[in-house]
Amino acid sequence: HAGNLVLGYLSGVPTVCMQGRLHFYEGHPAWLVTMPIRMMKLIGVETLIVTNASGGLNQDYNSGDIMVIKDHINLTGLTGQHPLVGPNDEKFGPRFPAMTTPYDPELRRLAQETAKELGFSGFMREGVYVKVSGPSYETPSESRLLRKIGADTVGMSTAPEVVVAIHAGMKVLGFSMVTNVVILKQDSDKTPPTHQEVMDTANKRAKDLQLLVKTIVGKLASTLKATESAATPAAAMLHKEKEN
Ligand SMILES: O=P(O)(O)O[C@H]1O[C@H](CO)[C@@H](O)[C@H]1O
Ligand code: HPA
Repeated sequence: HAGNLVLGYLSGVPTVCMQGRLHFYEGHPAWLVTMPIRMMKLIGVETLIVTNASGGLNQDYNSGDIMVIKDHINLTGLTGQHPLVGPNDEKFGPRFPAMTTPYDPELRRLAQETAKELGFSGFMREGVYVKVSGPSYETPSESRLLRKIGADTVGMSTAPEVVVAIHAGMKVLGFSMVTNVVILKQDSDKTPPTHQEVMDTANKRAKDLQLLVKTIVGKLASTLKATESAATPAAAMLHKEKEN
């Protein structure tokens, strides 16, 4: 994980990009792992596009597939390592935020439409991500458990950041790249996962995911511009009324 914070423009939109993230398994508490999200909120970020590498629990998935996250299971949050534990800062959001629709349906639709236009349909999926603590990869029995509770991919990040973003009123789009297909059978002769495999697969597919994100941000930029020009006359009118 490079650990860089890059500020610039992506498809003409002011963008903050984290090259790498903090993880609980590195020894950081959940509130610190998600602190960059609040920093982004404070400097005006409205939409969070989050990506991760994951294991494919859904055995129809292939290494290199990109899953649009439609929901998550914040397993570590459910069991006590929740990023919003502690005094609630009302500046960001309410004490008990709803998590009914964490991944924006309109952004998900835009992502699938854009992927289709780019010819990516063959490796696009949509499913549920489960967040575990790590750093060990799962045993086959643990993996079967995660599959049974409804997850399609498993990883050690993302859900805490998304919870904090939703709490702060941000819109979220998430992509989970399947870097290894998870072994569900005991005593399998399949090769166990390694972080090298995870990075190699992620690097092979990185250009496609970058193009997808860049194109989506470009489309969002034109929507924003359309809204701005539509909003300007209304704002000007209001101003005039006040003058009169
Ligand atoms: O979720 P990201 O950080 O993308 O990476 C995934 O890959 C690493 C394990 O190989 C873990 O960090 C896991 O969470
Ligand atoms: N399990 C958990 N996290 C992961 C995996 C996995 O198989 N692959 C990439 N991140």
